[in-house]
Amino acid sequence: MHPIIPIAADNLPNVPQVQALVSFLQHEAQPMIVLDPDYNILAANIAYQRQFGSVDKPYLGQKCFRISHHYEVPCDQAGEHCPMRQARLSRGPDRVLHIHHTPRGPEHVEVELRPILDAHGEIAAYVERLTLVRSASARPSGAGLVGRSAAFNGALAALQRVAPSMLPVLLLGESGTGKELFARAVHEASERASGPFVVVDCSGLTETLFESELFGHEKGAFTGATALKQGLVATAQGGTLFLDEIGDVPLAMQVKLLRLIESGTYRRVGGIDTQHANFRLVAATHKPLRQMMAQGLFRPDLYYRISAFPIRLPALRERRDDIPLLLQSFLQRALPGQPRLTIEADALEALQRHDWPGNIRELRNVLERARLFADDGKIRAAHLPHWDEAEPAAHGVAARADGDGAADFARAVAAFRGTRAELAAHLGLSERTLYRRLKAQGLA
Ligand SMILES: Nc1ncnc2c1ncn2[C@@H]1O[C@H](COP(=O)(O)OP(=O)(O)OP(=O)(O)O)[C@@H](O)[C@H]1O
Repeated sequence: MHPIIPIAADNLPNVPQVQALVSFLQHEAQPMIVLDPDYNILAANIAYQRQFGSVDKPYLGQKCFRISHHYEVPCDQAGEHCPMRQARLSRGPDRVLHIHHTPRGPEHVEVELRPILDAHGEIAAYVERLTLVRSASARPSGAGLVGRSAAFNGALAALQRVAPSMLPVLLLGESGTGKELFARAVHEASERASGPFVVVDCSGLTETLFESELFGHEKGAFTGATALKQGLVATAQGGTLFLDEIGDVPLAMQVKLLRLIESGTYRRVGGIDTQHANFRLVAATHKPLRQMMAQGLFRPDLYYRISAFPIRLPALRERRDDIPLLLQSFLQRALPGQPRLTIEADALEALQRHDWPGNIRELRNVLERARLFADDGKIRAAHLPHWDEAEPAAHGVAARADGDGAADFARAVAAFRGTRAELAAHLGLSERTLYRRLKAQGLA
């Protein structure tokens, strides 16, 4: 049993609306606090005390930015979005995803702030509602999405916004950035979470195979169709259908996909009855769909249908601050009986410097490989691949001097943190050649 602590600080403003509000919020199921316009926490309800309050750290009368972020200044002065500032300007609600310090450690929290006006229309106080975000972890975690960098949080905030709706979601990102994991998180944060989550890998399927996989077939529809078969659309009934690599769907099948999405109906191969579909669509691709559209390789009508809510997943090199957290998470996932590994400083430095063209999948694989070499349980730089030799081929940076090669080169230069000599080694170029290429591209 939690003791019922008096809800309000002694200095509650003498505004009737605020007094009434505080007693109203006391038994709300969601954690809520009342703040004065100067960031002071005036009151907290029971749900807040349970989820965020710690016995040894008083929060009433304290500044919200100090309690939630351990900052000495308001969030907007610490490089973050401050919902109070926004709500003050718009005089309306503002919602933002933040990482808060909680008794359990850092956690993703959705913060919604509403201004309370007094009889003269002045802002007397703010009510802040906090919702723990369960789709991702800001601490090392044995499963699911992990991340806390600004780039990751941007994608997570978009996921949180769209998940409860029925809107189709389009996940855009390089291979290995976590598209499937994000798709699953959209499903799990939606009202369909108790329904099925069905993955359709659209790559490498011929047109006929794709159609029968998706829509199913009647008995005798073609040679070998010895029984009626339900398709994946039927399997996804009441849940989420995830079309992975949608950029690989053959043109002729794109029409059928469009019809399915627009009308919510389809026919089994060889069938005449109209079937009714009931799924939420999430699609993903690493391909440039707009460019493919311009080249006539992807139907614009299908593109506009699926791209209502695009979410761009950052490449790992755009969220390097997450590398230690991801490493800790993957190390936690050791099989029972396997020794716990640690990472030495030289290895961590090399891992943070690498460009990760294969993103998080590559990181996992590198770690699995290092595990085999780390006889004493310590991963060192020597246990990592020799990237300086292998990378130019993987990136095609050194090999190609123009076209995409130039873009790759510029990107590699922009993303690299280190000296010129290290950059040359990283790209597999001599320092002289590197300098010539930088100059040729106006980057020197
Ligand atoms: N944010 C994350 N936190 C923890 N693990 C992650 C995260 N993102 C991706 N992973 C892991 O990285 C690997 C690749 O992720 P996933 O298969 O979802 O990527 P993808 O973008 O769908 O790749 P592809 O385009 O090649 O299908 C998986 O093992 C997944 O568990």
